[in-house]
Amino acid sequence: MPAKSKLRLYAEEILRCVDVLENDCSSRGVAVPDLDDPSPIHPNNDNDFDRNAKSVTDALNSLTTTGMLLNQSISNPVQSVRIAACGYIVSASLRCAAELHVVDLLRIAGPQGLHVDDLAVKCGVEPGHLAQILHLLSSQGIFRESAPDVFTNNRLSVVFDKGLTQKELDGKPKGHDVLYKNPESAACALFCHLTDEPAKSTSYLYEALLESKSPSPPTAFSKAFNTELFEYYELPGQENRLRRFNLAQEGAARVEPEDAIIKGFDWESIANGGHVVDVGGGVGAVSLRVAEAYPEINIVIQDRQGVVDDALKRCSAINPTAVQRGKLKFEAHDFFTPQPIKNPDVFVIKSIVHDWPDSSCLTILRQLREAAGPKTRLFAVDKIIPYTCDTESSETDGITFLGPATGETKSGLGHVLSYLPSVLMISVLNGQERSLKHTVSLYRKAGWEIYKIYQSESQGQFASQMEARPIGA
Ligand SMILES: C[S@@+](CC[C@H](N)C(=O)[O-])C[C@H]1O[C@@H](n2cnc3c(N)ncnc32)[C@H](O)[C@@H]1O
Repeated sequence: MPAKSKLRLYAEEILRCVDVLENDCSSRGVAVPDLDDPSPIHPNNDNDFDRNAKSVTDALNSLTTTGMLLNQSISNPVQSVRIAACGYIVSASLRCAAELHVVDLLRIAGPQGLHVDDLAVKCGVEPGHLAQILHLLSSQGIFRESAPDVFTNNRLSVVFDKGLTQKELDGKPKGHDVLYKNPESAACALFCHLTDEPAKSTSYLYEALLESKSPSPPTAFSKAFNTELFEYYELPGQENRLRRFNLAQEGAARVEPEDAIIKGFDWESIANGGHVVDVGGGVGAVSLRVAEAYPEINIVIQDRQGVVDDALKRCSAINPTAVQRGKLKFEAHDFFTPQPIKNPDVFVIKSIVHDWPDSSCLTILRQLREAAGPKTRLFAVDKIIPYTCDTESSETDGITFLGPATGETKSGLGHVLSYLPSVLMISVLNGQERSLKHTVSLYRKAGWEIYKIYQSESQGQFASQMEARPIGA
């Protein structure tokens, strides 16, 4: 019998995974998710796969890899690369749809959707152009063209919903307080951010890369904006962008498994009045979750002045009790300078190390090491990115792995979300996501030994929760 072609093997694997997913849904009495369905994913998970079940995540991960392999194997190579080369056009189109509140307008219009001529009047733009933008997005499964030039929301487009009412839309909202007042709009803040400043920066990635070996390499961001990212947000007129960036961090946290922050660290051990410093804590993506689960823990969020002002507002709205009781405090602090809080139980750094080049990370981590007591632990949350080939891990000596993907070292092939943020970080700040080996060695150089890692999954799409202790304490 002739050997099976790779194409057939891919197709068989796809069918095997589909069996797993259908069985998951039928065993829970849930309909198999449908791309045309515009309902957001329900909190009780009754219109989605059970993404907490290992068999389901394994099937989803394999489908992602195999689907990519099948698609790329059958495509005309020139067309395939051409599509990749034009990714920025999809990004720019998404920004148009998001900024023009197309999703909100389609939700208000109801299931029959809207003809693009009517939509364009509401958006105040040229209908022919808007039609082409929505055709492109619909061709990628974002929006559905239910009849020629009539568009409706679908499972993907609703993640851009800001939850605005017709009255709010009539007021042509521009301010952050109206645009992102609904908690669910954090995801939209993330997408509007990604398609704006980072998109403009990455256009200059090549030019910046050419200078990447110079003593002080420029960022692609600085080539696009003539200043650096965090300085830009403090310029007059950029208040809404700063607040959107802050909220985008919450949007990014929401993409991750809901309970990862809580399960990823033994908060119970400091539940009775322990002290936590959330360094570069933004508007509270970690702290708010910890404060909610463990109300007696004392938390200080440190960040730049403009950000802690925003954090105070947001945290006071979400958990006023914690703020009033002084359990959640806010402090302006530059993490490149000596840490004023000595010997806390825990320093938290989420999505900080990935922002910076190694030399800057060493400064940040050493400042924390200097301030640490012998029992202080560092809770570091960042992606650990895999290779795109299979690996035998020899990088894990002395590290205990916990969580659903314990100890897995799977290839990230097809899992583009593992790698996009890394190139994004290079573009905006000369940072990057790091492999396990790189991460362990970086922390070690700064005096921290990583000894525990909680992994929600192994393809690097989600952040890992790492625990480190001071070396030589
Ligand atoms: C990627 S965000 C992460 C925020 C937060 N940890 C989270 O995960 O939501 C990086 C944070 O670092 C803060 N930051 C940047 N430079 C800083 C500095 N020199 N000192 C303190 N915080 C800084 C930014 O304002 C921002 O809130």
